[in-house]
Amino acid sequence: MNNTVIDVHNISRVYNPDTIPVYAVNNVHLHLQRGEFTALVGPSGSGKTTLLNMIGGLDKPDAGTIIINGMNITELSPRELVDFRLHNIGFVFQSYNLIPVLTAKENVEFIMLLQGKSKQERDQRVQQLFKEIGMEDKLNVRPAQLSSGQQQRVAVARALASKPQFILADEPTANLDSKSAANLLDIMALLNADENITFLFSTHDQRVINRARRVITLVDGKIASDTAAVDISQPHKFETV
Ligand SMILES: Nc1ncnc2c1ncn2[C@@H]1O[C@H](COP(=O)(O)OP(=O)(O)OP(=O)(O)O)[C@@H](O)[C@H]1O
Repeated sequence: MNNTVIDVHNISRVYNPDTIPVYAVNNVHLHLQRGEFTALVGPSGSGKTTLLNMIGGLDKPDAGTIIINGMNITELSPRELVDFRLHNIGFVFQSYNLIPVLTAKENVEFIMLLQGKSKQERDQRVQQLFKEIGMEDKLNVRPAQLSSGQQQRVAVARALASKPQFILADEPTANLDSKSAANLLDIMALLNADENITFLFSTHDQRVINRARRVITLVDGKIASDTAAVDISQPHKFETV
C-alpha cells in the first residue's frame, strides 16, 4: 500500500515577479507519509506559511506539482479545490478563526453540515471529538467564553470533524501560554496516535519542535535540513507533560 499522503514535486512560489521578485518557496521537494507528526521550522519569512497554503490548496504554486493522496491538486479548478479541501484537509490557524456567534459544538459541526452528514453522524463525531479534547462540558459555550487554549482545542476538533487525510497547522501555539501550548500538543499527539491523522505544523516554539518526530527546516524558501528522529510512519506516542 502506498502510504504517501503529501507528495510535493519541485514547487515554487514567486511574489511580485514583474517588479522585485520574492522567491517565497524555491524548488521544494517533499514527501509526507500517513501518520507523520512533522514540524516545519525556519526564520520569519522563510516561506513556511506560503508552503502550507500551497499544500492546503489555498494558494497555487507558480511551478511544480502537489499530489495529495494520489490527486494532483495543482490541476484542480477553484471550485474542485474547495470540494477537495472540504473532504481531505483540516486547517488550524494561529488565530483560531472560530465563528463567534456559533457555540463550540456548532463550530465543530459546521463542516459536517457542509458535507451533508446526518444529525446522528454529526452528534457521534462531536461527542467523540469533545471527549478527545477534554471539553465535554463546553459544548454549548460560545468562543468568547473560552480561554485561548480552549478555543484552539475547539479549532483542532473542527479541523478533525470531517475526518481529513491530514491537518495543516500554521503556528498553532503562537498565541498560547506554555501550559496551554503543551496541552494542545498532547491533544494533537493523542489524535495522531488514535486516529492516525497526519500532522504538519509550522512553529517557532522550541518546545513544540521538541515534540515533533520529523523537523523540516526552511531557509530562504528552500529546505535546508530534514531530520527524522524515529520511524515517522508510526503514530506518535510520548509521555504527556
Ligand atoms: N502576499 C505576498 N506578497 C508579497 N510577498 C509575500 C506575500 N506573502 C508572503 N510574502 C513574502 O514571502 C516570503 C515568505 O513569507 P511567509 O509568510 O511564507 O514566511 P513564514 O516563514 O511563514 O514567516 P513567519 O514565520 O514570519 O510567519 C517573505 O519574504 C514574505 O515577505
